[in-house]
Amino acid sequence: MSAGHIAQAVTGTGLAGIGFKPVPREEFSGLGAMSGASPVMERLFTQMRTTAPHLRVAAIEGPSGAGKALAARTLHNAGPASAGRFVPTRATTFFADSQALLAEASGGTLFLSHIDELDRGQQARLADFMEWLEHMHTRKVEYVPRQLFASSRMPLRRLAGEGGLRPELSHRLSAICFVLPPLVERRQDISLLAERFIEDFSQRHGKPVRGLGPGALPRLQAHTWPGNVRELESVIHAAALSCEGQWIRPIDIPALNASVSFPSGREDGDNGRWSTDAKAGAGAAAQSLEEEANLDRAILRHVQAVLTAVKGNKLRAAQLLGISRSTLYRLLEARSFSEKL
Ligand SMILES: Nc1ncnc2c1ncn2[C@@H]1O[C@H](COP(=O)(O)OP(=O)(O)OP(=O)(O)O)[C@@H](O)[C@H]1O
Repeated sequence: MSAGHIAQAVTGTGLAGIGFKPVPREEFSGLGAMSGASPVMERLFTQMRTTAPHLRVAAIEGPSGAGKALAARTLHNAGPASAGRFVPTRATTFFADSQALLAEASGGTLFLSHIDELDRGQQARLADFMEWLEHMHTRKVEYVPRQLFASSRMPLRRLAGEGGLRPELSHRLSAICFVLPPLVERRQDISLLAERFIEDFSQRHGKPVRGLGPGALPRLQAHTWPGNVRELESVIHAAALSCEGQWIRPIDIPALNASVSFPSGREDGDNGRWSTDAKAGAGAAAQSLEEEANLDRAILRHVQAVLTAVKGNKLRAAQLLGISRSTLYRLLEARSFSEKL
C-alpha cells in the first residue's frame, strides 16, 4: 500500500478508489433483534422459529455476553406469551422478590438468568417452584407466567454431571435447550454484528457513521473476544465515538486486549469454560494477532515517515496525513506506550 493509500485509509476518504466495498445494509440477516449469518446461528434461528410457538420451559446456554438474554427476549416475542410481559431477573435474586415478579410476569415470560450461580438450597426451591408452575399450567391457571426461560454460562448437563446442579433441575430445565456459541467460534458474524452496532449507534447518537473502513475488519477478526458480542458492541460504540469521518478506521478501534475483564464474565472471559473449540479458535486468533500488530506498525511507520519528512512539524504532518492534530498525538502516544513495553 502506498503512502497515499494509507493516508486515504487513515482519513476514510477515497474508499471506492482502493476497491473498498462496505457490507450493504440489505445483507443483514437474523431473527428479530438478533443478527447472525454463520451456519451455527442459522441453525439456531431455525430451531428458535420452529419451537417458539410451543415453548413452556427452555434453557439458553452460552458464555457471558454471547446473547442469551437477547435470545430469551426474541423467543418471547415470537411465542404464545408475547401479549404478556418479558420479565428478566437474576436467578439468585428471584426468591427475594418472587411475589412481585410473578405478578409482573403473569401471562408473560419469566426469564431467570445465571442459573449456574444458584446454591444447592436455591436449586431445590427452584425445582419445587417449577413443579408448582407445571401444576398451574395443567390446571390452565392464567395468572402465572406462561413461559419460564433460564440461562446458564455452563452447559447444564455438564454442570449436573460435575455435581454443580441437582439432576432433577437439570432434567426439568434442559429438555429444550438453545446454545449460543462464543463469538470466536462464529467469526463470520463479526462484520454483520459490527455493521448493525454501527447503525444502532448512528441512529441513537445522531452521528452519521456509515461502516467499517479499510483495515478495520481484519483487526476485529484477529481478536478472541473473551467478552463475546457484548465486548464487540462496546468496542464498536467506542470506535464510532472516536471516528472523525464516516468510516471507522483501525486507529479508532480501542486496544483489544485478550485478558481484559468483562462485568459478567471471568477475568479471562469465560469462553474457556464453555467449550474446547474456543481454545482452537483462540489458537487461530493468536496466529492472526501478528497481522493486527503489523497493521498498527504499518500505520505508525507511515506516520513516522511523514513526520521525518516535515522535520517533526506536527501540524504539517497532520495536514498531510489528513487527520486532526489530536489524532496524531493519540497515535504518537500509542507508539511511545508500545515502545515502553
Ligand atoms: N446476535 C446478536 N445480534 C445483535 N446483538 C446481540 C446479539 N447477541 C448479543 N447481542 C447484544 O450483546 C449484548 C450482550 O447480550 P446478552 O445480554 O443477551 O448476553 P448474555 O449471554 O445474556 O450475557 P450474560 O450471561 O453475561 O448475562 C446485548 O447488548 C445484546 O443486545
